Amino acid sequence: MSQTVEIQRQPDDAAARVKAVSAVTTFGPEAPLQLDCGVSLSPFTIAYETYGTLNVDKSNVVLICHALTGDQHVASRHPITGKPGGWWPMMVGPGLPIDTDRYFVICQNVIGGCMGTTGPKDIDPGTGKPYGLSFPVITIGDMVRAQAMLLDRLGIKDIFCVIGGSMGGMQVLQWATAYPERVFSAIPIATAARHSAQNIAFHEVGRQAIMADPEWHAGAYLDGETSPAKGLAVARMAAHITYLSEAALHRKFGRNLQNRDKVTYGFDADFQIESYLRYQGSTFVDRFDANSYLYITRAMDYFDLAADCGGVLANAFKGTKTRFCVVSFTSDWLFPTSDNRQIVHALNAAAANVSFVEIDTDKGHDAFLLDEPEMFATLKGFIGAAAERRGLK
Ligand SMILES: CC(=O)SCCNC(=O)CCNC(=O)[C@H](O)C(C)(C)COP(=O)(O)OP(=O)(O)OC[C@H]1O[C@@H](n2cnc3c(N)ncnc32)[C@H](O)[C@@H]1OP(=O)(O)O
Ligand SMILES: N[C@@H](CCO)C(=O)O
Repeated sequence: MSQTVEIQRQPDDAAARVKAVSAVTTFGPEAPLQLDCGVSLSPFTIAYETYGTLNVDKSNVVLICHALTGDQHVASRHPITGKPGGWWPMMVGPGLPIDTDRYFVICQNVIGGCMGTTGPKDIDPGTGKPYGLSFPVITIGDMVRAQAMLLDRLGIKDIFCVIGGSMGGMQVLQWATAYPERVFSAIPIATAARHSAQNIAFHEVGRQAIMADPEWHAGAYLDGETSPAKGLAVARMAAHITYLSEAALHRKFGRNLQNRDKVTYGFDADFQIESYLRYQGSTFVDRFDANSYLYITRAMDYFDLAADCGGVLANAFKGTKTRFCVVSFTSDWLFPTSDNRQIVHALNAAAANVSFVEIDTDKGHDAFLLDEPEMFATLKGFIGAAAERRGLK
């Protein structure tokens, strides 16, 4: 039996600029999720948050797609870390580029995730135990199909704007090509139409770190209440380096020592950068599930938008009426400008309506999460102009 439960209203949070409504929707046996791997997933649950007010004709929906380790708490206090304001506090709120006085914002935790949407840590109704590695392998297409089912459930046909960075950008591209008639405007940020060999390689390093942890137990760690925290932390440490840039590492840390005057001739965290990475790894394991990390990185690896279109990316966008704004960052070496430009070239070849901006910054890939005034100004302008075209008040 399918049902939707609004589970909480965001408590007063001085740092939150807008009230969030958190909800979970469960899809029963009558509405299975048909996965690309051939499995029908049922039942399954989607956890999501909304901000702002849906207008009468349901034409003001902004769908925000999160990145690899993000979640639905885009502009609200994180329930595990307690960090206020969400992961995109400068983007979402009253008067901000995604203006919650004007738009109805939806952000869903992806399928395979660990923040309320069904994923490998949840109970498999067939066995009564956590899925672990018996959870089916999921794709970006599956994530978007699940999101579309939620929008259908909410009676929302059209999306005014779909936006996201990194893996969120992959979902944006998937939305615009799988459901072109539903997407008025699309903003893929710091992303690619297919995952590069280098990026698959980094993901494989992370996965091997998790699997090498003796506490991983072939993915069944929840049965024994163990946790491959060390492996997951190493995976995050390696990945975190890729989210920054050499210039940013140099600017923030250089070769500075951590709370000491000289090196110790040992393997303690002598350097600030070591201490910083250890901190990033150890805090990450508190908020993320190791098996979810395996599944979601795999989904990114499999992403190749042109593959089903004879290898020609432009074919994926044939006939599109969606307005695109593609954003990249000069110092992003994970999803470099060249990857983003390929999307723009394909859109041009399909005679699509597309704008492109490369933001000059030394902050690397995760610049999209940080204070980048040029990005905010560009997106405020683009989204505002699209809203006028759409006739939104
Ligand atoms: C789109 C999505 O879905 S987002 C998903 C979830 N969010 C993320 O993945 C964000 C992950 N990335 C980060 O947090 C990053 O740090 C970045 C790349 C965004 C950079 O953010 P910045 O604001 O520049 O923060 P910075 O990288 O300096 O890290 C600050 C933290 O490191 C800690 N830190 C800084 N130096 C050191 C050090 N020498 N030793 C130990 N810890 C240190 C700070 O105390 C601070 O801790 P806090 O986060 O608990 O306050
Ligand atoms: N740092 C972000 C973006 C990575 O692509 C995350 O962990 O989701």
